[in-house]
Parts: sequence; structure tokens; C-alpha cells
Amino acid sequence: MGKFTFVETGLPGVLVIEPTVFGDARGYFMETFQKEEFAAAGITDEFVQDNQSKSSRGVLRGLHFQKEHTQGKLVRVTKGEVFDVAVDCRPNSATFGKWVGVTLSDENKKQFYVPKGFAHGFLVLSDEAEFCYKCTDYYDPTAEGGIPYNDPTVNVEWPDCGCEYLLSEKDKKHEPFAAQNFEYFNKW
Ligand SMILES: Cc1cn([C@H]2C[C@H](O)[C@@H](COP(=O)(O)OP(=O)(O)O[C@H]3O[C@H](C)C(=O)[C@H](O)[C@H]3O)O2)c(=O)[nH]c1=O
Repeated sequence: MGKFTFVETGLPGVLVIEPTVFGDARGYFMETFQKEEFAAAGITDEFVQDNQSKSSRGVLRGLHFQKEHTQGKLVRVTKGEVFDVAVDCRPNSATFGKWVGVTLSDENKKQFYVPKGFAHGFLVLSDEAEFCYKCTDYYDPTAEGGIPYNDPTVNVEWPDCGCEYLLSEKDKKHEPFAAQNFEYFNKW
């Protein structure tokens, strides 16, 4: 009996995953990853690294990718709420430059799968948010890349978070999407 519902999005390969939650008088239990079920849904790459970050309201981390060791990511929120975004950066894709977003929260317990070849980022909508994710390749700081969160070509429609955005210095300096050559994603 499957414990997950896999929901397609406007971008092929990008999935929203809804776990079965078993509630009782003590609280709840849910499985958050299951190799066989995820493989049957097309998520077959092995996860090799887990990450966790905490951010306050208005923090916007992204939109990031790795040019080498490009990472597929299975993301979820264990506290608070974020608007999570994936951008297709694969030049040979029919949805190149297109984005999809989903609200992830500890309430809705939804997960989001961002495949290799996509940029990823999120905006925190709650006072604080804890963000946990699995990656299909290792961190490689020499391969870091990104696009501006407000890139005019991609045009992500970020929701109101009730305050100014807080970005890292790195995230203030990404080259525009249209100025970049994403040939390293041709093979995904
Ligand atoms: C990503 C990463 C970072 N770090 C170190 C490097 C820095 O000293 C510190 C903060 O790194 P950074 O500012 O790149 O963290 P984020 O802005 O949250 O970056 C992440 O943001 C978006 C949402 C992503 O999808 C990526 O996983 C990643 O790019 O953690 C590591 O040691 N390992 C790692 O895998």
C-alpha cells in the first residue's frame, strides 16, 4: 500500500509529494522517504547528502544550482512555511526557463522534488522556517551557480511575505538568466 501521493506539476520531472500522515492521540507519524515508492515515481537517483537550514521571515535563498555535480533535491519544511521554486535550466528542455512554485509547510507536510538541471530557491513566509533536504550529489563550492530571484526572463511570481527580502551577498550578484550559457545541463 503506497504511503505517498506523487503530484505532477507544469514541469515534467518536478513533483509534489504528499505523505500519508498517521495521526493518533500522541501526535502523528509519517514516512518521509521510501526508496522503492520514489523509484516507481521516477525518482531513482541515489541521495548522498542531507542538508538543513533555518531562516527568518523574508529570507530568500536562491536561485541556486551546481554546474558540476548538479543536484536533484528532495525538499521539505519541518517548521514554518516557505514558497519553494524550481526553474528549468536545461537548454534542450521544452520548458527551458520555466518555473514552478509550491508552498511547503510543517502543516501541509508536502515535499517537492527538484531534478538535476534545475535552479532551486525558497522564500520564507513564516516568522522562521526550518528546511530539510536530500541531495543526489555532493556539495561542490567550486561549481556553484545561480540566477537572480527576480530575473526578468524567468519572472518568478514570489508571494508577499510581509517584509523586505533578505538575501546573501552572493545572491545579490547572480548573472541574468539570459546572459548565461547552461550547456553543462545539456545532458540532463
Ligand atoms: C549548500 C551548502 C553550504 N555549505 C556551507 C557553505 C557556507 O559556509 C554555508 C552557507 O552556504 P550558502 O550560503 O550557499 O547556503 P544557502 O544559501 O542555503 O544555499 C543553498 O540554498 C538553496 C536553497 C539550495 O538549493 C542549495 O542547497 C544551496 O545553494 O554553508 C555546506 O557546507 N554544504 C552545502 O551543501
